[in-house]
Amino acid sequence: MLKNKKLAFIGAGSMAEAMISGILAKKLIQPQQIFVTNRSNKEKLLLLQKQYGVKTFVNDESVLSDIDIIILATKPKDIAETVEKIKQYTTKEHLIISVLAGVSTACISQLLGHEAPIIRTMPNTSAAVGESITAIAPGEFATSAHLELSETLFKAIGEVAIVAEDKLDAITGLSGSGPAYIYYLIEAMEIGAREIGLDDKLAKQLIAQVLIGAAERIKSTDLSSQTLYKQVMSPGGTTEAGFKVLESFQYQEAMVECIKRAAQRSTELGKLYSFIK
Ligand SMILES: NC(=O)C1=CN([C@@H]2O[C@H](COP(=O)(O)OP(=O)(O)OC[C@H]3O[C@@H](n4cnc5c(N)ncnc54)[C@H](O)[C@@H]3O)[C@@H](O)[C@H]2O)C=CC1
Ligand SMILES: O=C(O)[C@@H]1CCC=N1
Repeated sequence: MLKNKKLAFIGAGSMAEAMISGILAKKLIQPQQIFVTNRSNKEKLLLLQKQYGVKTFVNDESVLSDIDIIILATKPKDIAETVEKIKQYTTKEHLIISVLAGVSTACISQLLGHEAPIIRTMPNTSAAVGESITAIAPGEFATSAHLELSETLFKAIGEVAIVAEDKLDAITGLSGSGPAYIYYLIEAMEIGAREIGLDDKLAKQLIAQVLIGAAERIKSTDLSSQTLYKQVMSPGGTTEAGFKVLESFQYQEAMVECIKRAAQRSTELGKLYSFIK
């Protein structure tokens, strides 16, 4: 499906790189089918060129006329400037995929000024190891064929869930930002491990396997997460003693509020950078 397609990434940040490395690792397409541009960090383009063999372009958006799929991967605040620069080189024949938090397909359509199909998505940086979960939602002008093409692309970097666009802010707060919550937890576990006398290398191995095991477990059982943590907890044992400390710091409440605030921020970003009043 993607064999003869050309892809262009507008914005070469962490998300674009995670996607490029994931897509190429799966050998879904060849490096020379991928074009990348960036506004401020030209060294990053050289790095991507060297590391992945992709093609790069700077201040020459005319390259896009020959591209099939354009992936918008700039920050939400840059959406208007980005679309302004590319719109004259795009037509209804292009498939536009956005990974931007908050920004709606209606907003991008309005900025483009034509009826190109747009798919709004929310992947995460685990794309770099083929383990993203990407939610994808079709905009007004996208057909089932566009959705299928996007699904194929994102399946190369992990799992895909097709959703209605109005779910994307919530998904952004949960699984778009989610890896960061887990890395923060990992950092805390590393600090704790150090303080109880474990060396960093061993601690990393132990923590990684705890996370992999727990993730595999929740995927393969119908038991609730509460049942699973209670299975670990012996009365009067170590886990219970540790949990009491977590509860005293309102660990669970903090995470619930974190997810709600992140989702709300996605909605706020959409409003801040939308030109549809
Ligand atoms: N980082 C993450 O974990 C995730 C990010 N996203 C979304 O992906 C998008 C990019 O995020 P990051 O990669 O973290 O940001 P980033 O800041 O690392 O990369 C964005 C890049 O876009 C470039 N840029 C800005 N305007 C441009 C223009 N007009 N033309 C070409 N390049 C331009 C900037 O120079 C920058 O290098 C954001 O909209 C974010 O909401 C989505 C899912 C996860
Ligand atoms: O922090 C952000 O705004 C982006 C969206 C999801 C993950 N990173």
